Amino acid sequence: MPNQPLPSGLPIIAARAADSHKGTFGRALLVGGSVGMPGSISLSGQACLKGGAGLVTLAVPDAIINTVANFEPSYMTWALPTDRTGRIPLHAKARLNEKLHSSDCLAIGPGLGQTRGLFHLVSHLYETFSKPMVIDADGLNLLAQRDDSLAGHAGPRVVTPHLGEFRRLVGKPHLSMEDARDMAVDVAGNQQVVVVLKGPQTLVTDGHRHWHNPTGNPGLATGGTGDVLTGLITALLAQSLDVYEAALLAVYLHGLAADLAIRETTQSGLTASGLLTFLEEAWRDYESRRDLPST
Ligand SMILES: NC(=O)C1=CN([C@@H]2O[C@H](COP(=O)(O)OP(=O)(O)OC[C@H]3O[C@@H](n4cnc5c(N)ncnc54)[C@H](O)[C@@H]3O)[C@@H](O)[C@H]2O)[C@@H](O)CC1
Ligand SMILES: Nc1ncnc2c1ncn2[C@@H]1O[C@H](COP(=O)(O)OP(=O)(O)O)[C@@H](O)[C@H]1O
Ligand SMILES: [Mg+2]
Repeated sequence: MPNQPLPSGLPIIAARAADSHKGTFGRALLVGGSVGMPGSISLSGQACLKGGAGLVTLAVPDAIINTVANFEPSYMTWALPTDRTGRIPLHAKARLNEKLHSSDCLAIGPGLGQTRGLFHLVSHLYETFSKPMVIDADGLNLLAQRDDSLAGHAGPRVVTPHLGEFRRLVGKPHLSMEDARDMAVDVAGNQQVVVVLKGPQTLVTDGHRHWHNPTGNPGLATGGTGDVLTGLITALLAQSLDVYEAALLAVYLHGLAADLAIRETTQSGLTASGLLTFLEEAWRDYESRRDLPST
């Protein structure tokens, strides 16, 4: 990989200016987690930091906040109430709003769980938050329960379904990956969202453009690697890339980290937390190649 130009079409992030500070790289807010799933939102938060966001805050149910905080000292936490099922209740909206005002972008979904209250909360955020937003995992499963799953959003949106989640979003339980790829382009164009259809050669599309990702390997087929991707996309949104560019570069770096990881470990041995440690190598590879002429 080193000394080969980056693939054409890949967004270029300039080197950091000498006078830059954490505010330069944006404030990201990530909402998720529930009792039994504190790890997923932490993986997203750690990936968001390693993706270069300036300030990262995780809004999680107060029942798991100490666990989440203990995973990583570099992000902040924001306590939301916990309902009887261990999840975020609808009345967390007011507390969340306090934080939304000072956030440049939002991610919601990893480890969230699904309840009626969360359906209304996710729908509300999707329909009212005017800045860039990533919706993943249970956030997608909840949007899938709306009459028109992806309609009526208030700002730039990235949705990151795997095939199972995409089938739910479009209400077609038996859709093949091939047909899902065609449909993802249509859905993205019609609903004016960026769709990241995850799997081997993840598809990124805004309906007009599309990218088949060349990086990644089956070592990624392990719980939590999608949560890492969500954090990485959010980091690039915090750094002001547009939704298509952020999704594309994040998917590329995520797969590249996995490719670099399996040189030192194995596909079977790769874990989501192990993947995090290779994001730095992926950035190093990207930075060493970005000034070469593109193919
Ligand atoms: N450490 C953690 O706390 C983790 C929490 N997770 C959370 O667990 C919740 C459920 O996520 P899941 O993705 O497991 O839920 P899903 O209900 O979407 O996936 C469940 C099943 O769908 C099928 N499936 C998954 N990927 C597929 C694909 N690409 N093509 C076809 N079928 C596929 C598989 O049989 C899988 O077991 C989410 O909130 C998620 O964030 C997961 O991210 C795993 C790690
Ligand atoms: N066989 C594979 N080849 C390449 N990438 C894969 C493969 N299987 C899974 N992935 C990648 O791993 C990630 C899995 O995401 P997801 O299913 O949401 O996991 P989780 O919800 O457990 O975090 C996606 O980025 C997907 O593209
Ligand atoms: Mg997932």
